[in-house]
Amino acid sequence: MSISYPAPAKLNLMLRVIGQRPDGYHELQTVFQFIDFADQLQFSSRPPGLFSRTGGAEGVSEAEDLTVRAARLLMESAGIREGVHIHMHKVLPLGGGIGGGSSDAASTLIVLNRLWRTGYSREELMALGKQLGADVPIFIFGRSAWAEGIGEQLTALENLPESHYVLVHPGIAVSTREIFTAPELTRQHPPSTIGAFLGGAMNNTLESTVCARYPEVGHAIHWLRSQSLRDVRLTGSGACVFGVAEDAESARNIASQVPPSWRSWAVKGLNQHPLYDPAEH
Ligand SMILES: C[C@@](CO)(OP(=O)(O)O)[C@H](O)COP(=O)(O)OP(=O)(O)OC[C@H]1O[C@@H](n2ccc(N)nc2=O)[C@H](O)[C@@H]1O
Ligand SMILES: Nc1ncnc2c1ncn2[C@@H]1O[C@H](COP(=O)(O)OP(=O)(O)O)[C@@H](O)[C@H]1O
Repeated sequence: MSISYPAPAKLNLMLRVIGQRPDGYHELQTVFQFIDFADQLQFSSRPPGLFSRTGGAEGVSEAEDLTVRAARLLMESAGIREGVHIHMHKVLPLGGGIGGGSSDAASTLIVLNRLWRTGYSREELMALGKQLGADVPIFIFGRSAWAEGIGEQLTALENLPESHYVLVHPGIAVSTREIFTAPELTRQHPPSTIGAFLGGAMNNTLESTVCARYPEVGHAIHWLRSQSLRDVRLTGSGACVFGVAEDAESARNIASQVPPSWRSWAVKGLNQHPLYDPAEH
């Protein structure tokens, strides 16, 4: 039986679009926190150059799977001869704004860097991960963080409350690309600060565009607000929304009552990624 390694989801506790770069990518300010809701990955050795995957997400082929792409990228960039089979127990919904694909890629890089003794530092691994997606570096960084740039300039936030959340997936997938290319999206919000976030400025400026294009997301936000939850908002570019519950029991109760076409989970915030090792640099 090989070891299972977690690839946890993230929430964006706030998100603000403050500009757009010449290459089209948007400059953001966001706060990332991990949650105790995770895909599980197992790795077994294969002859050099052989990469395979079982158990992945529906509709994602082996070749395009971010785990397989991450493993290939690590092998090619390190100039080593390795192969690997990845078995994935996929539970995180696709296109949910909780970073499942990015987290799978990050856990693959972290674990194979150890198993293959590639010797990359955390920063080198983050730079490699960025080639696979804007959200990959935070999972390698491994701690709750304030993020700027396209989400890769990270400042650790040590003491965020590890709240109990109700997370709802309203049964539809939102394309990140579609939201960022929407003509009506406001792209020039004035920059905010860590202090303003800690003082309660927690909104997500993608929310109005997402709700206008995907009314079901707005319905989920209204439904969560009608329960005894605080700070209900969208994570990332959606489609998932979440709110803060009083305690674990209240989160479980509310999560068990969502309308049948939605999926829901009672989850808890984590300020440290389960694969984070402070001894690694
Ligand atoms: C919005 C965020 C916030 O955490 O999360 P998700 O909703 O995806 O989870 C991320 O920045 C998403 O990161 P990620 O999902 O890795 O995005 P990518 O694959 O790099 O980009 C998908 C597409 O979104 C657009 N994009 C993405 C990030 C960004 N800062 N500006 C952009 O304009 C680009 O059009 C790009 O082609
Ligand atoms: N292992 C993977 N898990 C999820 N999605 C993946 C994976 N590999 C590639 N993808 C692609 O990445 C897209 C974004 O996935 P995901 O990270 O789950 O969403 P989001 O960025 O909205 O949180 C998916 O729609 C899928 O096409």
